[in-house]
Amino acid sequence: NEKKEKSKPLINKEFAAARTILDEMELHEDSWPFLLPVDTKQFPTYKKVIKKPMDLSTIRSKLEGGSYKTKDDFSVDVRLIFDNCETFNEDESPVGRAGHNMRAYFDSQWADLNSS
Ligand SMILES: Cn1cc(C(=O)NCCN2CCCC2)ccc1=O
Repeated sequence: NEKKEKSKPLINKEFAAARTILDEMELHEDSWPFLLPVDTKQFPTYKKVIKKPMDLSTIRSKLEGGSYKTKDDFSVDVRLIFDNCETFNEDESPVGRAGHNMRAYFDSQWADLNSS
């Protein structure tokens, strides 16, 4: 029987696409609340209220460390950042507004990637 050549998943292209979006988000002027884990010494209630903290540096480590099997797994963690932000912050606050802006930016980049 001829050996059935299993095609490699598009994981490399997906990885590159996710990395590019992450690069762009880190450079966005409204990314400052999301670059590092929320400081639970500065915000003592955060750990109690937010069950699954997430931030861009953690996503960077997971992406570079091969923790994401698909680009969609990556997007789940990105959206977690913004959902956590809405839970903990008023919409009309500096961090709350930054979260809405960054979510809109991500959604736009994500749509482009998924239409390409
Ligand atoms: C995501 N998130 C972030 C904050 C926050 O204040 N991050 C900025 C932390 N400083 C920025 C420069 C030095 C440290 C508060 C609540 C929240 O949900």
